[in-house]
Amino acid sequence: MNGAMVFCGTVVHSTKNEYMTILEDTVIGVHHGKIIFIDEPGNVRTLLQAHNIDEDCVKHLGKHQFLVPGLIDTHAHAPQYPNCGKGLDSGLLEWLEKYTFPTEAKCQDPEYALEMYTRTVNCLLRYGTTTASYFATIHYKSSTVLCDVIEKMGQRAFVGKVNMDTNSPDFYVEDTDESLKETERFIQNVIGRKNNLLKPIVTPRFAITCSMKLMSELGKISRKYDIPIQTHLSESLNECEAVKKLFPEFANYTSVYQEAGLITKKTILAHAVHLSDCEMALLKANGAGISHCPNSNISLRSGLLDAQRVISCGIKIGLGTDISGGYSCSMLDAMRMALGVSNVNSIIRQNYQPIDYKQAFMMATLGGSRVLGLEDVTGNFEVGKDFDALVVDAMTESSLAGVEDCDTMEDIIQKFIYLGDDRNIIEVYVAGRRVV
Ligand SMILES: O=c1[nH]c(=O)c2nc[nH]c2[nH]1
Ligand SMILES: [Zn+2]
Repeated sequence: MNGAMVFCGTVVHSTKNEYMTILEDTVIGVHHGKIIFIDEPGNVRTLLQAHNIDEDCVKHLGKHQFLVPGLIDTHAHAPQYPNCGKGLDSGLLEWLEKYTFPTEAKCQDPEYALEMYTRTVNCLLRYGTTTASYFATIHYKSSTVLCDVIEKMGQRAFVGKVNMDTNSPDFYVEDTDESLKETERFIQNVIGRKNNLLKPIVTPRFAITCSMKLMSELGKISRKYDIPIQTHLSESLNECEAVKKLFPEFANYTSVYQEAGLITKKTILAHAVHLSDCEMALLKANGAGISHCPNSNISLRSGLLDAQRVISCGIKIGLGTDISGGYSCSMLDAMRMALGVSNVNSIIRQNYQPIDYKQAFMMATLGGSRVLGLEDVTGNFEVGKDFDALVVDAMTESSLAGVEDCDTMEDIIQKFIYLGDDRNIIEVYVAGRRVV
Protein backbone atom coordinates (compact mmCIF):
# COMPACT_ATOMS: atom_id res chain seq x y z
CA MET A 1 0.00 0.00 0.00
CA ASN A 2 1.69 3.21 -1.18
CA GLY A 3 1.93 6.23 1.10
CA ALA A 4 0.69 4.50 4.24
CA MET A 5 1.95 5.50 7.71
CA VAL A 6 1.77 3.52 10.91
CA PHE A 7 2.47 5.04 14.33
CA CYS A 8 3.21 2.85 17.36
CA GLY A 9 3.23 4.35 20.84
CA THR A 10 1.15 6.44 23.22
CA VAL A 11 -1.99 8.10 21.91
CA VAL A 12 -3.96 10.71 23.85
CA HIS A 13 -7.39 11.94 22.83
CA SER A 14 -10.94 12.75 23.93
CA THR A 15 -13.81 10.43 23.18
CA LYS A 16 -17.59 10.61 23.38
CA ASN A 17 -17.40 9.30 26.95
CA GLU A 18 -14.12 10.63 28.33
CA TYR A 19 -12.49 14.05 28.35
CA MET A 20 -9.11 12.34 28.03
CA THR A 21 -8.12 8.78 27.25
CA ILE A 22 -4.49 7.70 27.33
CA LEU A 23 -3.73 4.61 25.24
CA GLU A 24 -0.16 3.71 26.14
CA ASP A 25 0.52 0.97 23.57
CA THR A 26 -1.37 1.67 20.42
CA VAL A 27 -0.96 1.37 16.67
CA ILE A 28 -2.60 3.84 14.30
CA GLY A 29 -2.63 3.20 10.56
CA VAL A 30 -3.11 6.02 8.08
CA HIS A 31 -3.76 5.82 4.37
CA HIS A 32 -4.80 8.56 1.92
CA GLY A 33 -4.90 10.91 4.92
CA LYS A 34 -7.46 8.84 6.81
CA ILE A 35 -7.17 6.64 9.87
CA ILE A 36 -7.63 3.06 8.69
CA PHE A 37 -7.03 1.21 11.94
CA ILE A 38 -6.38 1.67 15.65
CA ASP A 39 -5.27 -1.36 17.56
CA GLU A 40 -2.93 -2.87 20.13
CA PRO A 41 0.75 -3.29 19.20
CA GLY A 42 0.65 -7.06 19.53
CA ASN A 43 -1.31 -7.02 16.32
CA VAL A 44 1.10 -4.91 14.21
CA ARG A 45 2.31 -7.73 12.01
CA THR A 46 -1.22 -8.99 11.31
CA LEU A 47 -2.41 -5.45 10.60
CA LEU A 48 0.47 -4.75 8.23
CA GLN A 49 -0.26 -7.95 6.36
CA ALA A 50 -4.00 -7.38 6.27
CA HIS A 51 -3.51 -3.89 4.82
CA ASN A 52 -0.53 -4.82 2.65
CA ILE A 53 1.69 -2.23 4.33
CA ASP A 54 5.46 -2.38 4.23
CA GLU A 55 7.40 -2.62 7.52
CA ASP A 56 9.29 0.60 6.54
CA CYS A 57 6.11 2.63 7.03
CA VAL A 58 6.09 1.95 10.77
CA LYS A 59 7.23 4.73 13.07
CA HIS A 60 7.89 3.90 16.73
CA LEU A 61 7.36 6.82 19.09
CA GLY A 62 9.91 7.30 21.87
CA LYS A 63 9.31 6.86 25.59
CA HIS A 64 8.48 10.53 26.13
CA GLN A 65 6.65 11.01 22.86
CA PHE A 66 2.95 10.76 22.19
CA LEU A 67 0.32 11.55 19.57
CA VAL A 68 -2.45 14.06 20.22
CA PRO A 69 -5.15 15.24 17.81
CA GLY A 70 -4.40 18.44 15.90
CA LEU A 71 -5.48 21.49 17.90
CA ILE A 72 -8.54 23.45 16.77
CA ASP A 73 -8.70 27.23 17.05
CA THR A 74 -12.38 28.06 16.75
CA HIS A 75 -11.85 31.83 16.60
CA ALA A 76 -8.87 33.76 15.19
CA HIS A 77 -8.50 37.10 13.41
CA ALA A 78 -5.71 36.45 10.92
CA PRO A 79 -5.18 40.14 9.97
CA GLN A 80 -4.64 41.09 13.62
CA TYR A 81 -1.51 38.92 13.90
CA PRO A 82 0.85 41.95 13.72
CA ASN A 83 -0.89 43.36 16.81
CA CYS A 84 -0.36 40.32 19.01
CA GLY A 85 1.19 41.32 22.32
CA LYS A 86 0.61 45.06 22.09
CA GLY A 87 -2.13 47.66 22.43
CA LEU A 88 -4.02 45.95 25.21
CA ASP A 89 -4.42 49.14 27.21
CA SER A 90 -8.14 49.62 26.64
CA GLY A 91 -11.44 47.77 26.67
CA LEU A 92 -12.98 46.14 23.60
CA LEU A 93 -14.71 49.06 21.86
CA GLU A 94 -11.85 51.53 22.28
CA TRP A 95 -9.34 48.83 21.34
CA LEU A 96 -11.22 48.15 18.09
CA GLU A 97 -11.20 51.85 17.14
CA LYS A 98 -7.66 52.58 18.23
CA TYR A 99 -5.74 49.52 17.04
CA THR A 100 -7.78 46.85 15.35
CA PHE A 101 -9.64 48.63 12.56
CA PRO A 102 -6.50 50.54 11.41
CA THR A 103 -4.49 47.28 11.40
CA GLU A 104 -7.12 45.36 9.46
CA ALA A 105 -7.51 48.24 6.98
CA LYS A 106 -3.92 47.63 5.82
CA CYS A 107 -5.19 44.50 4.07
CA GLN A 108 -6.54 46.74 1.35
CA ASP A 109 -3.09 45.98 -0.07
CA PRO A 110 -3.02 42.29 -1.12
CA GLU A 111 0.79 42.24 -1.18
CA TYR A 112 0.94 43.30 2.45
CA ALA A 113 -1.70 40.65 3.17
CA LEU A 114 0.30 37.92 1.46
CA GLU A 115 3.42 38.52 3.52
CA MET A 116 1.53 38.98 6.80
CA TYR A 117 -0.84 36.03 6.32
CA THR A 118 2.10 33.77 5.47
CA ARG A 119 3.65 34.55 8.85
CA THR A 120 0.30 34.14 10.61
CA VAL A 121 -0.61 30.72 9.25
CA ASN A 122 2.96 29.53 9.71
CA CYS A 123 2.83 30.53 13.37
CA LEU A 124 -0.45 28.74 14.03
CA LEU A 125 0.75 25.57 12.31
CA ARG A 126 3.98 25.53 14.29
CA TYR A 127 1.91 25.69 17.46
CA GLY A 128 -0.04 22.66 16.31
CA THR A 129 -3.23 24.34 15.13
CA THR A 130 -4.31 22.04 12.35
CA THR A 131 -7.78 23.62 12.03
CA ALA A 132 -8.73 27.28 12.42
CA SER A 133 -11.83 29.36 11.88
CA TYR A 134 -10.53 32.69 10.61
CA PHE A 135 -11.98 36.16 10.32
CA ALA A 136 -10.22 37.85 7.39
CA THR A 137 -11.09 41.51 6.62
CA ILE A 138 -13.76 43.32 4.61
CA HIS A 139 -11.56 43.11 1.49
CA TYR A 140 -12.46 40.49 -1.09
CA LYS A 141 -9.01 40.23 -2.69
CA SER A 142 -7.01 39.88 0.52
CA SER A 143 -9.50 37.37 1.90
CA THR A 144 -8.76 35.20 -1.14
CA VAL A 145 -5.04 35.71 -0.47
CA LEU A 146 -5.55 34.25 3.02
CA CYS A 147 -7.15 31.22 1.33
CA ASP A 148 -4.17 30.91 -1.05
CA VAL A 149 -1.77 30.87 1.90
CA ILE A 150 -3.81 28.32 3.85
CA GLU A 151 -4.08 26.02 0.81
CA LYS A 152 -0.36 26.25 0.16
CA MET A 153 0.54 25.48 3.76
CA GLY A 154 -2.03 22.69 4.06
CA GLN A 155 -4.03 23.85 7.06
CA ARG A 156 -7.71 22.95 7.51
CA ALA A 157 -9.72 26.16 7.83
CA PHE A 158 -12.90 28.15 7.60
CA VAL A 159 -12.31 31.62 6.18
CA GLY A 160 -14.79 34.47 6.32
CA LYS A 161 -14.74 37.79 4.52
CA VAL A 162 -15.79 40.16 7.30
CA ASN A 163 -18.96 42.26 6.90
CA MET A 164 -19.47 45.68 8.46
CA ASP A 165 -21.69 48.45 7.06
CA THR A 166 -22.33 50.81 10.00
CA ASN A 167 -20.78 52.35 13.13
CA SER A 168 -17.34 51.85 11.63
CA PRO A 169 -14.61 54.31 10.62
CA ASP A 170 -14.75 55.84 7.11
CA PHE A 171 -11.59 54.00 6.12
CA TYR A 172 -12.99 50.59 7.11
CA VAL A 173 -16.65 50.22 6.20
CA GLU A 174 -18.71 48.83 3.31
CA ASP A 175 -21.86 49.74 1.47
CA THR A 176 -24.51 47.13 2.40
CA ASP A 177 -25.23 45.86 -1.12
CA GLU A 178 -21.56 45.83 -2.04
CA SER A 179 -20.77 43.87 1.14
CA LEU A 180 -23.35 41.23 0.20
CA LYS A 181 -22.19 41.03 -3.41
CA GLU A 182 -18.54 40.65 -2.40
CA THR A 183 -19.48 38.02 0.19
CA GLU A 184 -21.15 35.84 -2.44
CA ARG A 185 -18.22 36.37 -4.78
CA PHE A 186 -15.87 35.26 -1.99
CA ILE A 187 -17.96 32.20 -1.12
CA GLN A 188 -18.04 31.15 -4.76
CA ASN A 189 -14.29 31.65 -5.02
CA VAL A 190 -13.65 29.34 -2.04
CA ILE A 191 -16.15 26.70 -3.14
CA GLY A 192 -14.64 26.83 -6.64
CA ARG A 193 -11.26 25.72 -5.25
CA LYS A 194 -12.75 22.29 -4.49
CA ASN A 195 -10.40 21.91 -1.54
CA ASN A 196 -11.94 19.64 1.08
CA LEU A 197 -9.90 21.30 3.84
CA LEU A 198 -10.99 24.85 3.12
CA LYS A 199 -14.54 26.17 3.58
CA PRO A 200 -16.12 29.63 3.44
CA ILE A 201 -17.95 30.96 6.47
CA VAL A 202 -20.40 33.86 6.72
CA THR A 203 -18.82 36.48 9.02
CA PRO A 204 -20.85 39.50 10.18
CA ARG A 205 -18.40 41.18 12.57
CA PHE A 206 -20.92 41.85 15.36
CA ALA A 207 -24.26 43.57 15.89
CA ILE A 208 -22.69 46.99 16.47
CA THR A 209 -21.08 47.22 13.03
CA CYS A 210 -23.81 45.45 11.02
CA SER A 211 -27.25 46.75 10.06
CA MET A 212 -30.24 44.42 10.47
CA LYS A 213 -30.59 44.36 6.68
CA LEU A 214 -26.99 43.19 6.28
CA MET A 215 -27.31 40.53 8.99
CA SER A 216 -30.62 39.20 7.62
CA GLU A 217 -29.29 38.96 4.07
CA LEU A 218 -26.18 37.19 5.38
CA GLY A 219 -28.46 34.72 7.16
CA LYS A 220 -30.08 34.03 3.78
CA ILE A 221 -26.68 33.60 2.12
CA SER A 222 -25.62 31.04 4.74
CA ARG A 223 -28.80 29.05 4.01
CA LYS A 224 -28.42 29.39 0.24
CA TYR A 225 -24.92 27.89 0.30
CA ASP A 226 -25.49 25.76 3.41
CA ILE A 227 -22.39 27.16 5.09
CA PRO A 228 -21.57 28.07 8.71
CA ILE A 229 -21.73 31.48 10.37
CA GLN A 230 -19.34 33.10 12.85
CA THR A 231 -19.71 36.30 14.82
CA HIS A 232 -19.10 37.83 18.26
CA LEU A 233 -21.70 37.74 21.01
CA SER A 234 -21.90 39.34 24.44
CA GLU A 235 -18.18 39.82 24.98
CA SER A 236 -18.05 42.95 27.16
CA LEU A 237 -20.64 44.82 29.20
CA ASN A 238 -20.07 48.08 27.26
CA GLU A 239 -20.69 46.20 24.04
CA CYS A 240 -23.92 44.68 25.45
CA GLU A 241 -25.10 48.20 26.46
CA ALA A 242 -24.37 49.53 22.98
CA VAL A 243 -26.33 46.67 21.38
CA LYS A 244 -29.27 47.38 23.68
CA LYS A 245 -29.29 51.03 22.52
CA LEU A 246 -28.98 50.12 18.84
CA PHE A 247 -31.66 47.40 18.96
CA PRO A 248 -34.05 48.46 21.77
CA GLU A 249 -36.92 46.39 20.36
CA PHE A 250 -35.15 43.10 21.18
CA ALA A 251 -35.25 41.33 24.53
CA ASN A 252 -31.53 40.59 24.45
CA TYR A 253 -28.37 40.48 22.32
CA THR A 254 -28.88 36.88 21.15
CA SER A 255 -32.39 37.69 19.91
CA VAL A 256 -30.95 40.31 17.54
CA TYR A 257 -29.00 37.57 15.78
CA GLN A 258 -31.90 35.17 15.97
CA GLU A 259 -34.16 37.67 14.20
CA ALA A 260 -31.56 37.84 11.42
CA GLY A 261 -31.51 34.04 11.07
CA LEU A 262 -27.96 33.85 12.37
CA ILE A 263 -28.49 31.46 15.29
CA THR A 264 -28.29 27.99 13.76
CA LYS A 265 -26.63 24.65 14.42
CA LYS A 266 -23.80 25.87 12.18
CA THR A 267 -23.18 29.08 14.12
CA ILE A 268 -19.97 29.75 16.07
CA LEU A 269 -20.39 32.48 18.67
CA ALA A 270 -17.19 33.94 20.05
CA HIS A 271 -17.13 34.83 23.76
CA ALA A 272 -20.79 34.66 24.94
CA VAL A 273 -19.56 35.74 28.37
CA HIS A 274 -22.55 37.71 29.65
CA LEU A 275 -25.53 35.58 28.60
CA SER A 276 -28.79 35.25 30.53
CA ASP A 277 -30.33 31.81 31.09
CA CYS A 278 -32.84 32.66 28.41
CA GLU A 279 -30.07 33.36 25.87
CA MET A 280 -28.29 30.13 26.83
CA ALA A 281 -31.55 28.28 26.21
CA LEU A 282 -31.80 29.91 22.76
CA LEU A 283 -28.31 28.70 21.85
CA LYS A 284 -29.06 25.22 23.13
CA ALA A 285 -32.40 24.98 21.32
CA ASN A 286 -30.80 26.02 18.03
CA GLY A 287 -27.64 23.94 18.39
CA ALA A 288 -25.24 26.91 18.14
CA GLY A 289 -21.75 26.58 19.65
CA ILE A 290 -19.53 28.83 21.73
CA SER A 291 -15.90 29.69 21.09
CA HIS A 292 -14.41 30.40 24.52
CA CYS A 293 -11.53 32.87 24.16
CA PRO A 294 -10.09 33.19 27.67
CA ASN A 295 -6.87 35.06 26.84
CA SER A 296 -8.85 37.75 25.03
CA ASN A 297 -11.45 37.97 27.81
CA ILE A 298 -8.71 38.58 30.36
CA SER A 299 -6.48 40.79 28.22
CA LEU A 300 -9.32 43.13 27.22
CA ARG A 301 -10.88 42.78 30.67
CA SER A 302 -14.17 41.72 29.09
CA GLY A 303 -15.33 39.20 31.71
CA LEU A 304 -15.11 35.63 32.95
CA LEU A 305 -16.98 32.99 31.00
CA ASP A 306 -18.44 30.22 33.14
CA ALA A 307 -17.33 27.27 30.99
CA GLN A 308 -18.84 24.74 33.44
CA ARG A 309 -22.24 26.35 32.95
CA VAL A 310 -21.89 26.05 29.16
CA ILE A 311 -20.82 22.41 29.43
CA SER A 312 -23.58 21.51 31.87
CA CYS A 313 -26.19 23.21 29.66
CA GLY A 314 -25.10 20.84 26.89
CA ILE A 315 -24.00 23.67 24.61
CA LYS A 316 -21.07 22.88 22.30
CA ILE A 317 -17.88 24.62 23.44
CA GLY A 318 -14.42 24.96 21.91
CA LEU A 319 -11.46 27.24 22.52
CA GLY A 320 -10.26 30.20 20.49
CA THR A 321 -7.12 32.30 20.63
CA ASP A 322 -9.00 35.37 19.31
CA ILE A 323 -5.71 36.85 18.19
CA SER A 324 -5.07 39.69 18.82
CA GLY A 325 -7.60 40.39 21.59
CA GLY A 326 -5.86 37.30 22.90
CA TYR A 327 -2.13 37.94 22.65
CA SER A 328 -1.02 34.39 21.93
CA CYS A 329 -1.64 32.31 18.81
CA SER A 330 -0.99 29.11 20.80
CA MET A 331 -3.83 26.76 21.67
CA LEU A 332 -1.72 25.51 24.58
CA ASP A 333 -2.01 29.04 25.92
CA ALA A 334 -5.78 28.95 25.30
CA MET A 335 -6.04 25.77 27.40
CA ARG A 336 -4.03 27.31 30.25
CA MET A 337 -6.01 30.52 30.16
CA ALA A 338 -9.28 28.56 30.21
CA LEU A 339 -8.02 26.79 33.33
CA GLY A 340 -7.02 30.14 34.86
CA VAL A 341 -10.39 31.76 34.16
CA SER A 342 -12.19 28.76 35.61
CA ASN A 343 -9.98 28.85 38.71
CA VAL A 344 -10.79 32.53 39.19
CA ASN A 345 -14.48 31.64 38.91
CA SER A 346 -13.96 29.08 41.67
CA ILE A 347 -12.30 31.71 43.88
CA ILE A 348 -15.03 34.32 43.51
CA ARG A 349 -18.02 31.94 43.59
CA GLN A 350 -19.17 29.59 46.29
CA ASN A 351 -19.17 25.85 45.68
CA TYR A 352 -17.81 26.20 42.17
CA GLN A 353 -16.05 23.27 40.58
CA PRO A 354 -13.44 24.60 38.11
CA ILE A 355 -12.72 22.74 34.88
CA ASP A 356 -9.65 20.48 34.86
CA TYR A 357 -6.88 20.07 32.29
CA LYS A 358 -8.70 17.14 30.70
CA GLN A 359 -11.71 19.32 29.98
CA ALA A 360 -9.44 22.05 28.59
CA PHE A 361 -7.84 19.44 26.32
CA MET A 362 -11.26 18.25 25.16
CA MET A 363 -12.28 21.85 24.35
CA ALA A 364 -9.09 22.35 22.29
CA THR A 365 -9.68 19.17 20.26
CA LEU A 366 -12.98 17.24 20.08
CA GLY A 367 -15.00 20.15 21.52
CA GLY A 368 -13.62 22.47 18.84
CA SER A 369 -14.48 19.99 16.09
CA ARG A 370 -18.09 19.85 17.36
CA VAL A 371 -18.35 23.65 17.41
CA LEU A 372 -17.15 23.75 13.81
CA GLY A 373 -19.38 20.85 12.74
CA LEU A 374 -16.30 18.82 11.85
CA GLU A 375 -16.69 16.05 14.43
CA ASP A 376 -17.01 13.40 11.72
CA VAL A 377 -13.72 14.51 10.18
CA THR A 378 -11.30 15.59 12.91
CA GLY A 379 -10.94 16.20 16.68
CA ASN A 380 -9.84 12.73 17.81
CA PHE A 381 -8.55 9.40 16.52
CA GLU A 382 -11.30 7.24 15.10
CA VAL A 383 -11.24 4.97 12.10
CA GLY A 384 -12.55 6.88 9.08
CA LYS A 385 -11.57 10.32 10.38
CA ASP A 386 -8.77 12.35 8.81
CA PHE A 387 -5.36 12.02 10.46
CA ASP A 388 -4.91 15.50 11.97
CA ALA A 389 -2.25 14.95 14.60
CA LEU A 390 0.75 16.24 16.49
CA VAL A 391 3.75 14.21 17.55
CA VAL A 392 4.72 15.64 20.92
CA ASP A 393 8.12 15.10 22.50
CA ALA A 394 8.21 16.04 26.17
CA MET A 395 12.00 15.85 26.35
CA THR A 396 13.06 18.41 23.74
CA GLU A 397 14.49 21.64 25.08
CA SER A 398 11.58 23.92 25.92
CA SER A 399 9.90 25.66 28.82
CA LEU A 400 8.71 22.25 29.98
CA ALA A 401 10.45 21.57 33.26
CA GLY A 402 11.67 18.14 32.26
CA VAL A 403 10.34 14.72 32.92
CA GLU A 404 11.24 12.82 36.07
CA ASP A 405 11.47 9.05 36.37
CA CYS A 406 8.50 9.07 38.72
CA ASP A 407 6.27 10.90 36.21
CA THR A 408 3.43 8.84 34.81
CA MET A 409 2.22 9.37 31.25
CA GLU A 410 -0.64 11.37 32.73
CA ASP A 411 1.88 13.63 34.52
CA ILE A 412 3.83 14.12 31.31
CA ILE A 413 0.73 15.11 29.35
CA GLN A 414 -0.29 17.48 32.11
CA LYS A 415 3.18 19.07 32.06
CA PHE A 416 2.91 19.47 28.28
CA ILE A 417 -0.44 21.26 28.60
CA TYR A 418 0.80 23.59 31.34
CA LEU A 419 4.38 24.14 30.20
CA GLY A 420 4.90 22.88 26.66
CA ASP A 421 5.54 25.08 23.65
CA ASP A 422 6.13 24.74 19.93
CA ARG A 423 9.52 23.10 20.53
CA ASN A 424 7.70 20.09 21.95
CA ILE A 425 5.54 19.77 18.84
CA ILE A 426 7.93 18.00 16.53
CA GLU A 427 5.59 16.90 13.75
CA VAL A 428 2.24 18.26 12.59
CA TYR A 429 -0.12 16.42 10.22
CA VAL A 430 -3.26 17.63 8.49
CA ALA A 431 -5.24 14.90 6.71
CA GLY A 432 -2.11 12.78 6.71
CA ARG A 433 0.09 15.45 5.12
CA ARG A 434 3.04 16.59 7.18
CA VAL A 435 2.80 20.38 7.35
CA VAL A 436 5.48 21.19 9.95
O1 LIG B 1 -12.27 40.19 20.47
C1 LIG B 1 -12.79 40.79 19.51
N1 LIG B 1 -12.07 41.05 18.41
C2 LIG B 1 -12.58 41.68 17.33
O2 LIG B 1 -11.89 41.90 16.35
C3 LIG B 1 -13.94 42.07 17.44
N2 LIG B 1 -14.78 42.71 16.60
C4 LIG B 1 -15.96 42.81 17.23
N3 LIG B 1 -15.90 42.24 18.45
C5 LIG B 1 -14.66 41.80 18.59
N4 LIG B 1 -14.07 41.16 19.62
ZN1 LIG C 1 -12.81 37.99 17.86
